[in-house]
Amino acid sequence: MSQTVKLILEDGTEIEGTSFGAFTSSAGEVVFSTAMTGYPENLTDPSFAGQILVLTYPMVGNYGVPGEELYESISRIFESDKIHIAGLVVNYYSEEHSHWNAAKSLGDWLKEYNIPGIFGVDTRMLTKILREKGAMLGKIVAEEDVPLHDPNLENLVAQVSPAEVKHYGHGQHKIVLVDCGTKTNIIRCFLERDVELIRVPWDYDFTQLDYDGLFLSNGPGDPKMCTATIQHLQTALGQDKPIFGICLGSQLMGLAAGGDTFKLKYGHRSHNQPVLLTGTKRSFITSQNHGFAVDTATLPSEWTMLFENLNDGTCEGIKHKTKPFFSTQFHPEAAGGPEDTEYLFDEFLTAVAEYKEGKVQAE
Ligand SMILES: NC(=O)CC[C@H](N)C(=O)O
Repeated sequence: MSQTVKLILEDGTEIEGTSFGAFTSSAGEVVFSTAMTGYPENLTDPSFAGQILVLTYPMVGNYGVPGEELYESISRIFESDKIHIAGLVVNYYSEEHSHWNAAKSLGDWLKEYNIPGIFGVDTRMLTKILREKGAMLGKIVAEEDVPLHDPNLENLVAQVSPAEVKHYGHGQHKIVLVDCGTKTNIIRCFLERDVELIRVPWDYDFTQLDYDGLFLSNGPGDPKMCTATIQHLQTALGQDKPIFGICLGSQLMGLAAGGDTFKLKYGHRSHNQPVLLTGTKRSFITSQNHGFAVDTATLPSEWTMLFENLNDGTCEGIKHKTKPFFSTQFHPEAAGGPEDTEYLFDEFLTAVAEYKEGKVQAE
């Protein structure tokens, strides 16, 4: 029996649709993604915490949801251990699904985490509203009304970051991964390489650890909420060990360096965002999911933009001009989307090897 629910935006827009997933009310920041695949990865990406996700691709759910597969306690399938979105808005929801590794329907999966979905929505009309007016607060209302709620006023990273230190792998390069809500595929990318990974909580004082390279993960919300991470990172920037940051990690590097970040009008959430490697004519199509960006103009002189977004000229990564510190605003680990920039993990580990070699020669 289908049940009617409403999507209500803070500008007063009301859109009626049909419930799937949990029949419950939920509020958050309404954002859109034009990605055509990858809802199992997107919904479990902690970066989406607090957000009601609108998918412009018309049919969603037709390949179901895979069953979990763990390898050495790490999921081979999902980007974390649960769904993080606050709600899902689609045009056509396919309860009927078919895929060799499908274990359940998207609706049943959402029900497991009490997450509401609404279908029958003209998501392209809705996306035009969000593009023209900007990402805005909204709510899915089932029976009981709920107040609008801005998740960016919370420290969402503290809510998704693990509580304890975890160790993975036995490679020659010891990498500290500051987990601000990391996607699991970042861990997989490191463990496919010659790395011993030390995964620490967002506010852990990693400066006390012995390591060869530092990695700052993706994560939800406003990067300025991560004051503890920024403080520890400022100490690390005073040293010479290589640092690599992705998405939120890039924003944290910009803030720790003394720059500023700002909120984009509606963000970049898709698998086809073009970026230019600055100083070259080389461009890449990238996977992106961010609502904030580093304001390149505020970076100190020893830093520069490494990648530029070819759609709107915003910062897609930064680097230090003399020290081995660099970042990407986009996602080289993909999951989902194009994997063309995964080579940046190798560039980071090359910098780590060179740093260690230099240290040996200096001794
Ligand atoms: N995927 C991410 O790390 C997102 C970073 C940050 N929360 C933003 O929206 O810009």
